[in-house]
Amino acid sequence: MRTYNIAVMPGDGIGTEVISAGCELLTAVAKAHGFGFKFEHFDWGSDYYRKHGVMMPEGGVDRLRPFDAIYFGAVGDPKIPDAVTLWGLRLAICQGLDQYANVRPTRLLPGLKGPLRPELGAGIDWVIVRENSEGEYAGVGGRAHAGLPLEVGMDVAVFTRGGVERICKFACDLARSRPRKKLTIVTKSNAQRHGMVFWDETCKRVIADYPDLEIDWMLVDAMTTRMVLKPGTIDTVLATNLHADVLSDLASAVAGSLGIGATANLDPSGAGPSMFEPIHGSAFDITGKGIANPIGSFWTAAMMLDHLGEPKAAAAVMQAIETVTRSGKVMPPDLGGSSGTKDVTKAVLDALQGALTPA
Ligand SMILES: NC(=O)c1ccc[n+]([C@@H]2O[C@H](COP(=O)([O-])OP(=O)(O)OC[C@H]3O[C@@H](n4cnc5c(N)ncnc54)[C@H](O)[C@@H]3O)[C@@H](O)[C@H]2O)c1
Ligand SMILES: O=C(O)C[C@@H](O)C(=O)O
Ligand SMILES: [K+]
Ligand SMILES: [Mn+2]
Repeated sequence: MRTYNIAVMPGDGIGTEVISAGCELLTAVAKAHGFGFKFEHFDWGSDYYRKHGVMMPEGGVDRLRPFDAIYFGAVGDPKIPDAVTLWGLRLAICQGLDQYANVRPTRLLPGLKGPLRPELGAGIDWVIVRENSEGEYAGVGGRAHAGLPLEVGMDVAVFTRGGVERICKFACDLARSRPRKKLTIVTKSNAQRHGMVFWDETCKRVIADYPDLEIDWMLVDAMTTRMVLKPGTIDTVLATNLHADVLSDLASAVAGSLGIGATANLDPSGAGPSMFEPIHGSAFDITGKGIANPIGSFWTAAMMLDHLGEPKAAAAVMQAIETVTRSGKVMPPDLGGSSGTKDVTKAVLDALQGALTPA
């Protein structure tokens, strides 16, 4: 039997709640489609940090290399600085494994209304490509004059020719694979006259090889308004690490909730494993209440199945999610209902079984 080795890392807060739901779903769909998963559980995260003083052990990234994929929850703890937790785990893994392409699809799922007027909401069918290895997240910078009135803090955004070229090629190929063959490149080169101008110049060279694509450019501030006011004019979007981080939370919100957004952190070279996670964080405000929406982690599971070469299983998961959202009977609080994580999970599992039963 085909068996995939998955590193499961729930992390912190609601990460643990939605990833255990996601593993249940993955187990069920694999069984139905004649393959298997071998899950190895990693307890790295903020509790690990409290015990060991680090978010993951030394050599942690290398321990992840042999896996077929990583299924990740979220990281972040109210008692530990966010920069320690994020850099100690998520960024250490994404950057350490050179998962340079972060892919974030957004669509208005059937039955969901979202905050936009129906004729606008219906136009949401986007994929945001986030540069995931450098830019504003390069980690270059520092502090000086500690504690003095002169104190300074700096983060330097780093754009390399190789880094921009590879993500732009990736976004162009993705746009080409979608029916509308449309790409929007987001920038801020009016204000950031070095790195962002270089981003534009480098992207311009890459897109010359894609004459079949319809390409436009947007300044990031104006992009937020286009997402809200003219969502149907957008298809594939390329943006820097930070710009895409912000735009993708907005994308999830206009599609209904941060609880449904899915992410793939891909190493397109295939040299190492890719990592799949819902886009949301550890959500301190709802941790432990049993109400976290697991749909983002299910959609993420579908992305992982596609990546592993199991498109039928991936489609079955999406179909099950859509059966549940379409019926609207079992909805979590962030989507206007009152069902908990377990109820939503059960509803999706039931829909999965139903979808598998021959008519
Ligand atoms: N990739 C990651 O691991 C990741 C992503 C984002 C934030 N974070 C971290 O998470 C912590 C909290 O950050 P934040 O509050 O800005 O973002 P968040 O995504 O954790 O939460 C923002 C809001 O969305 C709600 N929400 C998020 N996911 C939900 C779900 N599945 N179901 C229902 N509601 C949901 C939360 O309750 C909260 O009100 C911070 O430490 C931050 O650094 C980590
Ligand atoms: O910016 C980050 O990487 C953390 C989080 O906001 C995310 O989107 O994964
Ligand atoms: K996450
Ligand atoms: Mn984010």
